[in-house]
This record gives sequence, structure tokens and C-alpha cells, in this order.
Amino acid sequence: MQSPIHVTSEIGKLKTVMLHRPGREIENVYPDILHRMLVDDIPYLPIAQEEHDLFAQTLRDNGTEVLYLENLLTDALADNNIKDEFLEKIIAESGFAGGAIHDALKEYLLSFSTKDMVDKIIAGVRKDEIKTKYVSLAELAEDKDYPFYMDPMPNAYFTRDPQACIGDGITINHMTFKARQRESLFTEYIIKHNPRFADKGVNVWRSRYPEGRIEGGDELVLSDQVLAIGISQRTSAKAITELAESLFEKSNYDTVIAIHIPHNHAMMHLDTVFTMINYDQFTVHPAILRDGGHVDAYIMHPAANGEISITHETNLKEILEKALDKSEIDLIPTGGGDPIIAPREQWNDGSNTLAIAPGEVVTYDRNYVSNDLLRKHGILVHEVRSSELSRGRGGPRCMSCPIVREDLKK
Ligand SMILES: NC(=[NH2+])NCCC[C@H](N)C(=O)O
Repeated sequence: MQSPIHVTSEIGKLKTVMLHRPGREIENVYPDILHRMLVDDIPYLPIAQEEHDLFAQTLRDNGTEVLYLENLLTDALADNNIKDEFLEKIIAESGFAGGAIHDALKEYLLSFSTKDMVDKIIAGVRKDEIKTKYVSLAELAEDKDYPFYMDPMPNAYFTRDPQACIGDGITINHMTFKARQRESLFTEYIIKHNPRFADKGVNVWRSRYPEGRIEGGDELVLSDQVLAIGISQRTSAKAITELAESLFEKSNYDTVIAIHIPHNHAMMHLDTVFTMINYDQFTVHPAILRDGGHVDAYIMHPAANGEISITHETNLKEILEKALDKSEIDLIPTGGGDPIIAPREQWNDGSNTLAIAPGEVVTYDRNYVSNDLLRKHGILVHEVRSSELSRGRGGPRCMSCPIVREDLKK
């Protein structure tokens, strides 16, 4: 049976992608919680939606089927028992496993249609929206000034991170910060219960329950055998080891390249500093390279008795040439490597390109220096508007989760 998931590279023609159109969750962010919500500013919602619609249209115009997370989840919850089970879990993961607040939240959420309920869960539930049967101490005395029972999920439009499709399977991710951890429960229900995926033989390489932290922004599918992954603020060595073990045992993958990157907010994921855009071309933010183009990378392969061999290598070009069997790799520096332009454009996701076919990418219009340079290197660039979307600290790659890509010609 053909799996409904098929991603054997970062660059094969993008056939199906999952997005989330930003909604009311954006307007539930206010200055005091910016840090906790992992954003630096508050997008202006109507324009963010307009920009997002244009992004989705650019993908459709280029032959990509666009699926929306909110619709996939709604369809996954069509059966009332499953919907009930999901609600119990999401309310528990929001901090209320039982009690008066749990009961009131459940009753409130059940009063919506399933689609509106999904939108509401993403948007967040304010304390003044519900009435509890009796007043608990928690209600009276805990976080008195905090306005939410269920936090908004303003990062939901970065569909890249809660999961990642690799080969005919998926990792459903244990995300790092509380602000995003509930997002991958959506993926779990979509894979288990949406008719498009349920009982279709989708391999779950790693579920969201083991402790090690991992996010899709760190998972780069370089080929049908090679995965690159960031050791980053969001992805731990423990999770990478577990994923490598699972892939080596159950899939075609025999090489995992773990690349250590700085652990900070500007470079939270590998895809904020490094993306693949053609058979032999990559964008790279010069700040991750030491003199001579060196990084700290650990190359993992299966060894005898289910063990894993690890070698430490540092020359990024050579690592990629060897892993992809290319005689020459072209590393294109974000912002041309200029000491001001490079970090400025990287901050607004100048390295976060989404390849929609080999040598063809979608990027933010604001990163014009990087975009011009990509064109000089022969890349076809589709620019999308980015004034508001970029405020969430993610670009076209972060905003998209490829579900199906065409295989590359060998
Ligand atoms: N794949 C990515 N680079 N995603 C960016 C996610 C940005 C989001 N504000 C976060 O901190 O989680």
C-alpha cells in the first residue's frame, strides 16, 4: 500500500503540504507573555492572514495541494468518542486533568461545532469565557492575574515543528517549550484518526512521549538515506540517538548527520541557518561556520549488533559532498556574508527557504540581498510578502510541513 506520506528529500517537487492559517490565537498575545509565547512581536492579524493566503496561493499555483491542519484535525475528530478522548487529553495537557475548571472547559468546548472547537483550542480560552459550577481555590488564588485557562497557540502557523515526515513515516515530536508542546497532540490524532492517514501504514519513527526533545525545524531530509538534524535549543542529543536507532532499524535511512548549532532564539532550529535548495546547493548563515567553513558535526551510521557508530567531522562542504555523493557543493551565504546584512536577514528568516522543486524556492520578499544572491546562483525564487508573518520568527520552511514530495531523479 502506498503510504499517504512520502518525503525522500528537501527539494523534490512539493506535491502536498500542511499549513495552518493564523487565527485568533495571534490576537491573544499581549506584551507580558511575548517571551513565554516564543515570539518577539504581535503580528497584525488581517494582514498576516492576507500574507498567509498569498503564500498558500503561491504553493497552489506551483502545483502543490494545500491541506490545512485545522481541517485535518476537525475530520480526525468526527467520531464523538474520539473527540471526547481528544478533549480530555488537550484539557489535561493544558493543566486541568479534573475538577471544576476541567468540567467547565469541556462543557464550553463541546458547545461549539467541531471545527469551531478546534479553532477555539488553538486561539486559547480566557478565564472570563467560562463559568465553573463551584469556585475552587485554584480559581481564587492561583495566577490570579493571568487571563487564560487554556493558553493561545500563536506558533501553530509554524507547522514544520510539531512533526516531520521522513520517508514513508513521521516523527511526532516532543517539543521543547510548554508554549508549543500541545501542538503535536494534533498530529497524533490526525495520523491515528484522519481517514487520509489512519490505517494506511504510516510509520511513526518516534512518538511524542519519550522524554528527549525534538522539533521539525531541526529535521532536514537530505535524501532517501540521509537525514541532517540540528543539535539545538530545541533538539537534544538523546532524541537524535533514539530517532537514529529507530530509522536504522526500520527504514532505508543509514546516515544521520547531527550538526551542533548555537543554542539561542535567533537560531532556534537548524533550518534557521541552513537549508537545502538544490541537488548540490544549500543556504547557510555564516555565523554557524568557523574559519574555513567548519562546524561540529557527528556522523551516525548503523554498526554491528544494533549499535551506532559516530564520527566527528567538521568540514561542512566535505561532509555534504560525501553524504550526497557530489563532487562539489555550493554553500550560499545568507545576506552575502555581510556582517550587518547577514544577521539582519537571518533574523527575518533569510536562510529559511522552502524548496518546492530542485533549484526552485519560496522566500520572504524582505530578504532582498539573500534573494538576489540566490538568483545569481541560478535559483528560481518566488518571493512572498512578509511584514506580519515574519514577526512570529519563522519563514516559509517553518510555515510548511511537506507531506508528499516527488522522488528525485537518480
Ligand atoms: N522551523 C522553524 N524555524 N520554526 C520557527 C518557529 C518560531 C516560533 N516562534 C518558535 O519559537 O517556536
